[in-house]
Amino acid sequence: MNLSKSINTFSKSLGSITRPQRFNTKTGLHTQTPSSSTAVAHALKEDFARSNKTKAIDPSYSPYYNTGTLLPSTTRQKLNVYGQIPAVVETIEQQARRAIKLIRAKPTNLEKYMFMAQLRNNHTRLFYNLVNNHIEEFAPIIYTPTVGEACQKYSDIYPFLNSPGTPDGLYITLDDLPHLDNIIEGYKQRLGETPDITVITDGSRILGLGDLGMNGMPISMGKLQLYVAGAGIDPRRTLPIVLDFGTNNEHYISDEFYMGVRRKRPADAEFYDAAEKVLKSLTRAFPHILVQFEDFSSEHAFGLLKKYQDKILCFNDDIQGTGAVILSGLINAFRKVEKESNVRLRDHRIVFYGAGSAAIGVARQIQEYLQIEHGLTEDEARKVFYICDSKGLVTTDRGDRLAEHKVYYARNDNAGSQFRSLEDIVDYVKPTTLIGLSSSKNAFNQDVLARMSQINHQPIVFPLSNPLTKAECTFEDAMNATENKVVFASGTAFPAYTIPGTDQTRTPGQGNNMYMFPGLGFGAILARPTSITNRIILRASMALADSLTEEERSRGLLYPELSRIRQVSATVAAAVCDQAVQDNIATGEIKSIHRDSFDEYVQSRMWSSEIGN
Ligand SMILES: NC(=O)C1=CN([C@@H]2O[C@H](COP(=O)(O)OP(=O)(O)OC[C@H]3O[C@@H](n4cnc5c(N)ncnc54)[C@H](OP(=O)(O)O)[C@@H]3O)[C@@H](O)[C@H]2O)C=CC1
Ligand SMILES: CC(=O)C(=O)O
Ligand SMILES: [Mg+2]
Repeated sequence: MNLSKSINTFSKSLGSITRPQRFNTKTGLHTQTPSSSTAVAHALKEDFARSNKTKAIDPSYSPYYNTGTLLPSTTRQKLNVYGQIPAVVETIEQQARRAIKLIRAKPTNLEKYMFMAQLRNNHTRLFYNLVNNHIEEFAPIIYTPTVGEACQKYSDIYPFLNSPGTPDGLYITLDDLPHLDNIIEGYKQRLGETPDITVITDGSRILGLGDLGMNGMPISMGKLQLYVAGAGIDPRRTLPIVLDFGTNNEHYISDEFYMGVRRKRPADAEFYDAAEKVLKSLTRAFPHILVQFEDFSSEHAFGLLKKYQDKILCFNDDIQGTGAVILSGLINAFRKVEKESNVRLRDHRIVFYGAGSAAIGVARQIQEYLQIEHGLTEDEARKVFYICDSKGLVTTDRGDRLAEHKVYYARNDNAGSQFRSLEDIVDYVKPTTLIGLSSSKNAFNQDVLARMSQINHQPIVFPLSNPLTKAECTFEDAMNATENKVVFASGTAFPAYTIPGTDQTRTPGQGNNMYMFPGLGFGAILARPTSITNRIILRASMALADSLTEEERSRGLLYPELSRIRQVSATVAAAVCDQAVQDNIATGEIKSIHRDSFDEYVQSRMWSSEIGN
């Protein structure tokens, strides 16, 4: 089929269209007036005109354009697919109802994940229609916890997920380094789009599951799917990348089905040199691309951020995204306990169980908030934190050589005493707040939780490790051990809990960076600041905290309802734009928009799964 000829003929035959659109503040979705056959045909014309620009996509094979039984008869003829699809013409609502019925009948979450992955590759618009309209049901499938299992088994399930029509993203090995420009150019040609954003992992610390090597790819894919669902980034402009540089996971190296490179991970010098080559090629091909570093082992997470944060448009999700999202939940938790239990902000003592990229990122973010927004001195703010790693409380005189990122928070006021167990640390510190970022299941046992409850009228407990199998405690355990007084958020969502013998139900918070990175990233794409500064991230965090409605606040929620994610991401993105403009570092289109219209502008730039976008 002569693609550009057929597109041109088709475009000409349909003339121009207008497409009434409305932003639904409840679901955060753009909705359209019901699609008649003509409206669908007209909207498809827009899509084809768009694909004409790229010349790379045959619409009859594209999962964006060939929407199967949605196609009106005239379009089927124009696409040369008439007679190859059942005669019925359906609406997307019908297709969605059928898909939901099939998905709900799947016996395991992994099977649901596989179904969704296939759907995304075959009918991308239906996939995002489902995810957006049922985000509470599907986020745990395409993201944590199920994505963790999908990563662990990625090499086993890979052949049954992907379709030749849709590239997954890029798998880059060390051997590919001399040919990177060609590889990236090949992808660009194939995709026919310029990516706005890439999520890059090397699979070395996937959630709390450790080194999964190339099998970490679904994390990059899942994060980008949430960028689309959560913030309306065009899925065709997203680029998942896994740096398949090797793995130290012996299980995979000896697994006959493992699809990654079977070698040990390179030493630091080779790693940084390879990462540099990848980033150079990427930014040469796509000068404005936003880079999100994801799930690198902590040394490399800090190393890459330090090296690139002022050089390219980038951020590290585990350090900065997590820092911002957890600060936001804590701002709401601190407000709650101040109001209900008279605990002043400067009187908080925070124990971190875990001292990796996430814990240090969160501590830094809270510290910045205390200093900038509440006038604490650096020393006063730093003293709020007690950091624990696998050897106990991190102190200056513990006798071991501390990793660079732990040194700043090492305590020197322990008078020579060392504290190994969490029980001892809680007794010593008497914390108001306990944060788990250690990937240690059940580390917050009944004893620890009960002590928190004795010390505090309202203990703040955030077991944030992912996936569920790594959470430091469950919501139910925390409620039971604290006489239901706990102020709680977890990394992976726990179900609501009904207090026995009552009709009172409490909904736990989900302190997961999924509330932050979509809005932060989208704002950065629109504002294109010269770098993503600490001020931008702090502003994004406070915008998320303030996005709670009065009704959500009255129910004791720390984070907004997930069903409002698009609305919330728009608020966060607008705050990012505003800060970048205020600080005079915005270089993107936002500069030409009036400040009062940032919110509206952000919403108008969101992609929706409706045909024509
Ligand atoms: N909710 C969210 O949005 C996010 C959650 N996370 C989750 O946080 C967890 C940690 O991530 P990250 O910081 O990047 O990982 P790292 O591997 O960088 O850090 C893990 C830390 O936990 C410590 N640790 C391990 N075992 C124990 C133990 N038994 N007792 C005390 N400390 C222990 C390690 O100690 P040592 O230094 O001695 O090895 C290390 O400091 C993961 O489960 C991840 O999924 C991460 C990002 C976002
Ligand atoms: C949520 C996330 O980024 C993590 O667990 O690593
Ligand atoms: Mg992560």
